[in-house]
Amino acid sequence: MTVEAIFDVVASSADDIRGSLTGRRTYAEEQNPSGEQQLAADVHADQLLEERLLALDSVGAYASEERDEVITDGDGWSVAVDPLDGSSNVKSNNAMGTVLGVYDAELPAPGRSLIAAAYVLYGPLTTMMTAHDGTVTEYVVEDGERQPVRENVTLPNDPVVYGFGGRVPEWPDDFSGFVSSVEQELKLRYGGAMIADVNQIMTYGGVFAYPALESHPDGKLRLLFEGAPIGYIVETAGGRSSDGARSLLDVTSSSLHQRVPVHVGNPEYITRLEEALHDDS
Ligand SMILES: O=P(O)(O)OC[C@H]1O[C@](O)(COP(=O)(O)O)[C@@H](O)[C@@H]1O
Ligand SMILES: [Mg+2]
Ligand SMILES: [Mg+2]
Repeated sequence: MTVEAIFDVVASSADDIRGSLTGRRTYAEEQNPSGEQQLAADVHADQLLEERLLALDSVGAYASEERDEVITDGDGWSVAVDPLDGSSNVKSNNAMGTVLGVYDAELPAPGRSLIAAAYVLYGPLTTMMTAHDGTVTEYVVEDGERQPVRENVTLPNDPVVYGFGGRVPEWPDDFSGFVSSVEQELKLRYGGAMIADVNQIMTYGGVFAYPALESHPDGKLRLLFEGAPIGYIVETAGGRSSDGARSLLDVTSSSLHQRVPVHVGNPEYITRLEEALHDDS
């Protein structure tokens, strides 16, 4: 029973997911449980990963952003997947990802029960970042195989970039104040796919956020499929994650599709962010 077998399945599915995008850039009939319209590409990637991950003895449950309920199949870890992250980018042919968390618990579960997490980035190259046993590794994925290109990945000490989601007028004032200071120091990089935007931080250092919005106090991203796995990866790489007050791994998980404000990056930026959000003076 190894986590590496799960990573292998995801790597070997990456080419299939990427290859299936042609012809699947249209909307499907259904909405996902978060009320967003699904693309045919979302539905296809979800079905493919469900079949292949549940076929592993080590995986006893599969949950995804694209389906209402957890699918169970015997004993084993629970894998929570965002099959295509940033899928609105498929229409404009920009970067997207796949992200997953491996929980040693029944879902919904807190991020502290994660034993591993990973993402695939469909960019000019297909790359994969895995976090497990206190180590983050970056791979290039070709022909279904992953070859390591960076071992023991840590966030660079000299941060360079930032990317923040949501409409600017919707940002709460205290978050806008934080942004004003960040803008003086870092360069903007925002592409509308969390995985691609976080990978900028993993490569150059800095801070990514999809914050609480005036109209959506819990933000947009989902805790089990996006927030906790990405928090686990960034924290394993020496960074910090926060919902504004605590690590994303410490957020209470009460429902499968719950949303959470997401802030990840170099520790000094997340500390500054938390101070800005809790400064009542
Ligand atoms: O279009 P917006 O509001 O900037 O939202 C972008 C965010 O939404 C997402 O696309 C949500 O993920 P899905 O595409 O998996 O629903 C994130 O990847 C991204 O950070
Ligand atoms: Mg997503
Ligand atoms: Mg998605």
